Amino acid sequence: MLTEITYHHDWDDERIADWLHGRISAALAMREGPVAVSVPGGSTPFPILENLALMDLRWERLEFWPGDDRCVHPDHEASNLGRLRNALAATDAQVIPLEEDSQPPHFALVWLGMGTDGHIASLFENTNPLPDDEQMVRRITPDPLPQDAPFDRITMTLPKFLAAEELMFVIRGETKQQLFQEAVRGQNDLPVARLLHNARASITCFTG
Ligand SMILES: O=C1O[C@H](COP(=O)(O)O)[C@@H](O)[C@H](O)[C@H]1O
Repeated sequence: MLTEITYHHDWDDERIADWLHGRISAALAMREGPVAVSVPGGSTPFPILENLALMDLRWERLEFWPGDDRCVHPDHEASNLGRLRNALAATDAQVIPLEEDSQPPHFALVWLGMGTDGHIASLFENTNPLPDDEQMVRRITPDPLPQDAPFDRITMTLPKFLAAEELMFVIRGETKQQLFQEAVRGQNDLPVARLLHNARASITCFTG
């Protein structure tokens, strides 16, 4: 059975950053030591993170990981790592590169986006992501290669995301929202549906 999803509609970047601030503060208060957060790439997350970076947090205890990345130099405009570093440059957070031999930690929060083809992170339909994948990180080649970022990718896999304490999506635009709802209803078997139907953690979805 699908975990309940909490929806928030039409929240702007600042309000989502406030919500994130609350969830990260709660995770920091619940434990000692580092708290890890995984964030998506693409166009959506960085303005939200720039808002978050202005807020008061125990930044030195936070580790941010890109949930996926393009196999390019961090200075390349398509690099999720580079954009994440820029967005959090004013903070003391650690930003950790995702590499093929990375061993990502346990995540308090996994934030995911979704492409118009239903991919999450760099788990595309052609990569046949499985919830019991024995690898936590994979290098993959999307087929077809997205025109806006035609690169090989590094991505965390479904079991790594499914092990998070909390999952969060920001799904903007009518087409993506319809696809997401079809996935929720079990009307497709896209990567996003595979995550949703295997999740045990709470899911919050910002739409608009
Ligand atoms: O390639 C990617 O695309 C998705 C969606 O990005 P968006 O630009 O449509 O918001 C993103 O979630 C993923 O992490 C990224 O690398």
